[in-house]
Amino acid sequence: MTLITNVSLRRVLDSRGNPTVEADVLTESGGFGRAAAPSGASTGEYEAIELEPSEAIAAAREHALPRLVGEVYAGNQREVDAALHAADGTDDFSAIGANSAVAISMAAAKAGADVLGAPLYQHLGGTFRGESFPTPLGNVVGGGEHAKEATHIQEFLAAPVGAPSVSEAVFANAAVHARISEILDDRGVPAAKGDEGAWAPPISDAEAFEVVDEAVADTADELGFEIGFGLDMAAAELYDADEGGYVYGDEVKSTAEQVDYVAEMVDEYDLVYVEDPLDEDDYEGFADLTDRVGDRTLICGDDLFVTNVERLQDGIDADAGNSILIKPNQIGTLSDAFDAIELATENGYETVISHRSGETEDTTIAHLAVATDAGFIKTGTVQGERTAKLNELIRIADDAV
Ligand SMILES: C=C(OP(=O)(O)O)C(=O)O
Ligand SMILES: [Mg+2]
Repeated sequence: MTLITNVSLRRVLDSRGNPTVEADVLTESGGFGRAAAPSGASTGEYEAIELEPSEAIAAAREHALPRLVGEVYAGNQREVDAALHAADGTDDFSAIGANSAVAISMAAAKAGADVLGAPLYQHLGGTFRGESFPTPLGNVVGGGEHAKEATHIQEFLAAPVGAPSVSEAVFANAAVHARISEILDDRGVPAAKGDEGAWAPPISDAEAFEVVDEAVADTADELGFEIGFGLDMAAAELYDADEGGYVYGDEVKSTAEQVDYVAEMVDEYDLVYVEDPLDEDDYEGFADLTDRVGDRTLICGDDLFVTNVERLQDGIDADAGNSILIKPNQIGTLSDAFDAIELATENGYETVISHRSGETEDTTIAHLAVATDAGFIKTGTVQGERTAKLNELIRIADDAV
């Protein structure tokens, strides 16, 4: 039986050293699931609300636990997530906190899988899920909100699209990361690391394009399969309406200049992926850029869509972007994330399952990506809280074939 018999909530550390919410879910027959909420730094304006962890825990204990314990089956994810929504009563989880909600939602899924004796990806995706595995997008150079005094563009992402297996793709990204260190060394550039473990060198975006391009080409030559690269521009963080556009240090680009710039970079570097190239309110700019380069690259909405079906539907109606980033904590439950994935897939949008810049050892997103046949997963390259997911992907691939 998967009836939930206990939910414990506690504060644990995330990778930035901040507190976050961890949930344990127990079931009648001894099923157990544990999960923790991640946390963003370049958060979208339209995300579900993360409360201060102690407040989120207190609110969830008061409002959510009575609707879950002895009431709901952990194996019925829709029922668990409906109970969380009912307990919250708002449309953005501002009452119990999206951090409490997502931790409980994911922990319940794991408890449901535990009772079945099935791996989480199989519980979520079913026995007849597809055979494919996601390509990992590996953050190798970054700045923006994730590292001070580094690039304006938040993430330069290795994309081993030609890798014959998940394992080879994961190791390819690590090899690109290592090659970048050598190239920066040769150029005499010192580099610390940003929040996600990417190199955070004090170089211009133009130089970062050169460095990543060289590292990707060298690694592809060495490994013998195609490795491209992509970007998360996190442009909502660059956009300043008072300044009249996108602020790159002393330079400000208008929206039209930003679209031109991104389109030029797509062609110059054969970019396979560009996330958030424009502000989170600019559906029109996304549509314009998608019209120009969407036949040869993915234009992905993160802050634009925030894993929200209504915002995604607006994007579909406007032909804005051709892919969506899926972050369960942006919307609060796994059921809501599944709804966004389903709507995206029905409309030909590629799905990219993603970590946050503040993470824990939790591996749920690796299972979510496999369960839903996502084309990509973005979960860093090196550093423990990132390798937790990448190593889990390798284990899943090992187990599933
Ligand atoms: C992972 C990201 O960063 P954050 O978690 O800070 O939003 C992102 O913007 O895609
Ligand atoms: Mg992003």
